[in-house]
Amino acid sequence: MDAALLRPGAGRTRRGDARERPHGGGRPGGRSRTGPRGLPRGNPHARPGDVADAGQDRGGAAGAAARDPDPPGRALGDAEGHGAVLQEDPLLSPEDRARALRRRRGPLGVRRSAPRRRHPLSGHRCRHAGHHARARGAPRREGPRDAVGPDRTRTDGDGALLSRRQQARVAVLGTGSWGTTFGKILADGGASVTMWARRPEIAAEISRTHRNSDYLPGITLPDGLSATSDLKVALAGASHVFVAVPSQTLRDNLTAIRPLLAPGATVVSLMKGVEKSTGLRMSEVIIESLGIDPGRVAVASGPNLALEIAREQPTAAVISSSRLETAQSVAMLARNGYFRSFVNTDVIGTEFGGVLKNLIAVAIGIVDGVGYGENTKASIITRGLVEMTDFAVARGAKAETLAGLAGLGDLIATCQSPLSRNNTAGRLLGQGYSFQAVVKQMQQTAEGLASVAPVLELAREIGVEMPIVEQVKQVLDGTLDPRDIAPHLTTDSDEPQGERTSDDSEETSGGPLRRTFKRAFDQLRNGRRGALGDRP
Ligand SMILES: NC(=O)C1=CN([C@@H]2O[C@H](COP(=O)(O)OP(=O)(O)OC[C@H]3O[C@@H](n4cnc5c(N)ncnc54)[C@H](OP(=O)(O)O)[C@@H]3O)[C@@H](O)[C@H]2O)C=CC1
Ligand SMILES: O=C(CO)COP(=O)(O)O
Repeated sequence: MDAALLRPGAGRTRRGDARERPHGGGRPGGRSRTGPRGLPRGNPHARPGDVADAGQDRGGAAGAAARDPDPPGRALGDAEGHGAVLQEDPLLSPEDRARALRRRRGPLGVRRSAPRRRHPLSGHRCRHAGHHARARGAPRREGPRDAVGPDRTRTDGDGALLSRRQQARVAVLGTGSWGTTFGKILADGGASVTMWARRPEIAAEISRTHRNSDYLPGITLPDGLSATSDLKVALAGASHVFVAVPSQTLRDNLTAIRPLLAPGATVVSLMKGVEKSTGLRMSEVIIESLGIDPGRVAVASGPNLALEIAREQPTAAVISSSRLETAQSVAMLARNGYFRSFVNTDVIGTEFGGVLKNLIAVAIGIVDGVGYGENTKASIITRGLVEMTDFAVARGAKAETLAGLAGLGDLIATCQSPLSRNNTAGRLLGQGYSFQAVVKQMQQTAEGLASVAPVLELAREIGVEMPIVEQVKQVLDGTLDPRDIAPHLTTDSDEPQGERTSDDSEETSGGPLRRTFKRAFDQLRNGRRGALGDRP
C-alpha cells in the first residue's frame, strides 16, 4: 500500500484557514490506534474484496483463517457469550453477579431450554423450526428443493394464501454478510431458500458445510438453505427474489436476472444505496431494469447489523412496497423467533432512511476517529436525523417513516456499532487516513461512500440543505480537516438560529412550508390514507 496514502492527515487543510495541520498525533481520546498492517483500529471483520464504491467489482480472496470469529463489537447475550457481560460487569458485586447469572441460566448455570420463545418484539410465541438441527445422520440437501414444509399459512406475491403444507421457495442473490444473514432469516421462518453466490467456492461451502466463513464466521446456517453459483438454478420457480449485492453493481446483475425471473415473482431490495450515475433508489433501478410493475417490488430496511442477526439477537425491520399485499407477503416470509417485519407503503421513506443513515454514520465514525465524545456524536445524530427527514420528505417520503425503524432505528444502530462498515470507514477518515487508503482497508460494502455525491446532487435539486453530509463529502475529498466537522453542524452563519426541525421553521427557502402543503395535498389525494407506519 502506498505509504503516502496512509500518512495521517495527508493533504488535508483546516477549514477556514489554509494551514496544513498534521493530524493523528494528539488524539483527544488518547486511545491506541494501531491495528493489523500498521493501520488504525479498522473494520473488526476483515472480508474479501474492496469497498463497493463507484461500481467497482469486488474480488475474492482471504480465507476463513484470517477471520476473527469473536469480534470485539459482539453484543451481550449471544449464543456463545451467554452471561459474559454479566460476569464482567464492574458495577455488580460478586453476589449480585452470581444471582443474575443464576436467574439467566437457571440453577447450577444450566441453560433453560426454550422450545418456543416468546417473540421479544411482538410478545407472541413463534416457531422457527427452520434452523433446528436435522435428524442425526440425515443427509443435507443441496440445491433447490420442492414443496412440503412446515405447517403454516402465508400469502404469495399476489396476496393469495398458500396452502398450509406448501413451502415458499425463494432466492437470495448475494452471499455477503447481509445476503447470507437474510437467507438464514427466511429459512428460519420456514422458507426453502436458494442463495446465489458469484463465487462457486462460496456456494459449495454454504451447501456442503452450512457455513459462510468469509462473511459470517462461527455461524451455522439452517438446513432450509442451500447455495449455487448458477443464477438460473437459483431463480427457477422462486416466488420471491431478494437482492443483496453492492448497489453500484445492481443494474448489471439485473440484466442477467431479467430473462430468468419467474413470471409474477416479487423482487425485494435488501440494499441501502443509490445508483451513482443516475441517483435512482434501488427499487427504481429494479423497476426500470426489469420492466416490472412497482407493485411487484418491495424493499427491506431497519436496524439490521448482519452479524448480530446471524447470532439470532432479536431485531425488527420494515418491509415496504407500493402495494400493501406485496409488503405483507414478504413480511410473512421474513419473520421468525428473532426477526420481526413491519410493513408500510412508503417506499421512498423506507429506502432513503437506509441510504441517508449511512452518511450520518460516516460522520459519526469521523468524529469518533478524531476522538470527540458523546456530546458531539449526539449532536450529529440529532441534526443528522433532521437532514435525513428534510431530504426524504422533500423527495416524497412520510416524515413518520424517518422516525421509525427504517430511519431513526437504523440511524441509532449504525452510528453506535463498530460492526457498521460505514461507521468504520468514517473512523479511519477521522484518524487521518485518506479516502483512497480507507477504500483499500475496507473489505466489505460501505454504501455511504458511494452515496454521498448523488445524495448531495439530489439535495441541491430540491433545495434541501445537508450541512453534515456536505462536510462528510469535504472530508472524503480531503478539503476539510476531520476535526472541523462538528462546529459547523448547523450552519456557517454566526447568527443564532432555531433548531429548524422539519416542522418548526418556514424561514429557509420556503421548504418546510412547501412540504406542509404537499403533505396536505397528498393526504387529500390519497383519501387521507397515509403510509401504514411500522405496522406489523
Ligand atoms: N451487512 C449488513 O449488516 C447490511 C447490509 N445491507 C446492505 O446490503 C447490501 C449488500 O451488503 P453486504 O452483503 O453487507 O455486502 P458484503 O460486502 O458483505 O457482500 C457483498 C456481496 O456482493 C457480492 N458482489 C460484489 N460485487 C459483485 C458484483 N459485481 N456482482 C455480483 N455480486 C457482487 C459479493 O460477492 P464476493 O463474495 O464474490 O465478493 C458478496 O456476496 C448493501 O447495499 C448494504 O448496504 C443492508 C442491511 C444490513
Ligand atoms: O445497514 C446496516 C445496519 O442496518 C449495516 O450498516 P453498514 O453497511 O454500515 O455495516
